[in-house]
Amino acid sequence: MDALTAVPSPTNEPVLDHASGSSERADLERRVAQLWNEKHDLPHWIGGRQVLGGHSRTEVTAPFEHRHALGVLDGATEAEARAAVDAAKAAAPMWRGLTFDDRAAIFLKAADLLSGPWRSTLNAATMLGQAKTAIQAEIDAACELIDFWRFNVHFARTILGEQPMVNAKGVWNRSDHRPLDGFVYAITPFNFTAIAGNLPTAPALMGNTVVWKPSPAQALAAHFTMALLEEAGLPPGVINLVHGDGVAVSNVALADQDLAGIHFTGSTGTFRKLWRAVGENIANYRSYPRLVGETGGKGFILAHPSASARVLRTAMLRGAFEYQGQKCSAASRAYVPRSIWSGLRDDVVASTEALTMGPTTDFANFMSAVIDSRAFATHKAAIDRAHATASVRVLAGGTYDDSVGYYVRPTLLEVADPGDESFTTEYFGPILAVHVYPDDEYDSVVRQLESVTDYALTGAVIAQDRAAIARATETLRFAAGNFYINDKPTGAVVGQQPFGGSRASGTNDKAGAATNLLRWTSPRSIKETFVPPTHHGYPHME
Ligand SMILES: NC(=O)c1ccc[n+]([C@@H]2O[C@H](COP(=O)([O-])OP(=O)(O)OC[C@H]3O[C@@H](n4cnc5c(N)ncnc54)[C@H](O)[C@@H]3O)[C@@H](O)[C@H]2O)c1
Ligand SMILES: N[C@@H](CCC=O)C(=O)O
Repeated sequence: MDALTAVPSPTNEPVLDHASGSSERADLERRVAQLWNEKHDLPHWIGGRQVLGGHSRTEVTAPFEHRHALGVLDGATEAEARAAVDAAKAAAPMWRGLTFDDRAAIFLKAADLLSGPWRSTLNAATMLGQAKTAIQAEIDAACELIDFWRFNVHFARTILGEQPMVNAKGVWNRSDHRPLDGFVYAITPFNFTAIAGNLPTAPALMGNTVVWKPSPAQALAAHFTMALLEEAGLPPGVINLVHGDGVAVSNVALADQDLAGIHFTGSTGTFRKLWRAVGENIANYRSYPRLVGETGGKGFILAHPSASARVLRTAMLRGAFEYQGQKCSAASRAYVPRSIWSGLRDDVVASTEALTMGPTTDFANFMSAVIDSRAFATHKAAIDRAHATASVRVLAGGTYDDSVGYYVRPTLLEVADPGDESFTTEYFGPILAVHVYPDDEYDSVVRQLESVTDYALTGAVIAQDRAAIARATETLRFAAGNFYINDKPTGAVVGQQPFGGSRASGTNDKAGAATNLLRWTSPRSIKETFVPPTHHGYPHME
């Protein structure tokens, strides 16, 4: 158990703008050029050793130039998965035996390393491996991950300080915030280096050891995240990274009796598969595994006739097309009153067509390629369907080209039927469906959009009329875990807008908040009686 020291008060890491001529721009350009010309081996990290199994070597390529290899990863077999699980179990007594301060210091140091000497490396790896522009990499790989590490320490200390309010006379009650009784399996998505870094480290901060399976498409930045954590002093075996598609790792990890939790972010389909596998094996675990999963979304923008057209336009363009629409929070459906759309449509169409798209090595681009051939095929099919559907008009974009990179032009659809698949299906790409409604039907539009899709992650209302804002806020209470008023539905900041949704969008444990960290503890209540009774009878018996 830990002494109660104070931890540094967290503040959000300032976003560097990488303007031309700035020193951070020079650093980043240099690091981008270096990583572009290197080809890294991306080994597993098991028990502190970098392991190259050599079973199925897969090239990690730049999405905007898919013939250019940035690294080679080694897909884990069940042998590596077994070794990772065993290493996590072996390291557990040492790790939970450290004081909280010792664990916290490692992640605070990691945050400072990332804020300083490691910033350009993680940003550059994210720009090249995941095709993020400089600003999108900076808010993710640098700022959000630094914030996760600093704010988690603050929230964890608060949790550990939580003790029973009442001690009866002669009694001392204590809460021992134990880690879980087993290992945690962290499975992370391609789209955020910060999420990939947070999912294994949040349970580790609370004293758990972890098997981490990153997305193959995020493997380059994941590799440097492990190297950074090692430099920060993370002991061997606390986080064991295994690469690959995850099937072999799940075969081992989900079948192990000591699986104590899954920390997942990714698609709804994958999370449901994992949950099902845990359910089928439930009688074989020593404890009930904690299942935390943040999953898919179908973010909305709802405009009221009182909305500012300029605010709406910016929310649509940034919300839908930044990072190629590959944020779970992205705006992928918009509801716009006819009176506003008639004056705004040409501007939105022209602005969409003007968005610059190309390699992230060219800092002038607003967006780049989608992540891989599977994503490209999904968007191609959605665009082809839109072209072929009478009730859908393709207003902007609607083209794609994968000859060099997986490029999909930002696409704006005007859709007559608000129940169309473009309002219900997560494409996870740069496709925004717009439904134009008669101004006097605002309230029925709000009711329809509330439950048209299974997802409930993000949403925004754009309006000046306070009563309209209030009605949307109330009616859409369960339609979004992150709800924005007069802003885009993306860009949640740790410590400011804890992030997560419900329904098919996840367990809503809110990454980077105390609610998430609580899932990685299993409190023990200790009652100590100073002068215990020595007679078993009661006064009424005498
Ligand atoms: N709600 C949120 O906070 C949030 C944040 C980011 C992304 N997302 C969602 O993530 C999705 C995009 O990410 P993605 O394409 O990487 O998702 P995905 O579900 O395809 O993959 C997520 C991770 O699961 C792994 N995986 C797949 N099958 C597995 C198995 N059987 N065993 C172990 N691991 C397995 C993948 O390799 C990857 O590491 C979108 O649906 C997006 O909305 C949600
Ligand atoms: N937290 C990010 C979304 C993460 C999902 O991809 C945002 O708010 O835009």
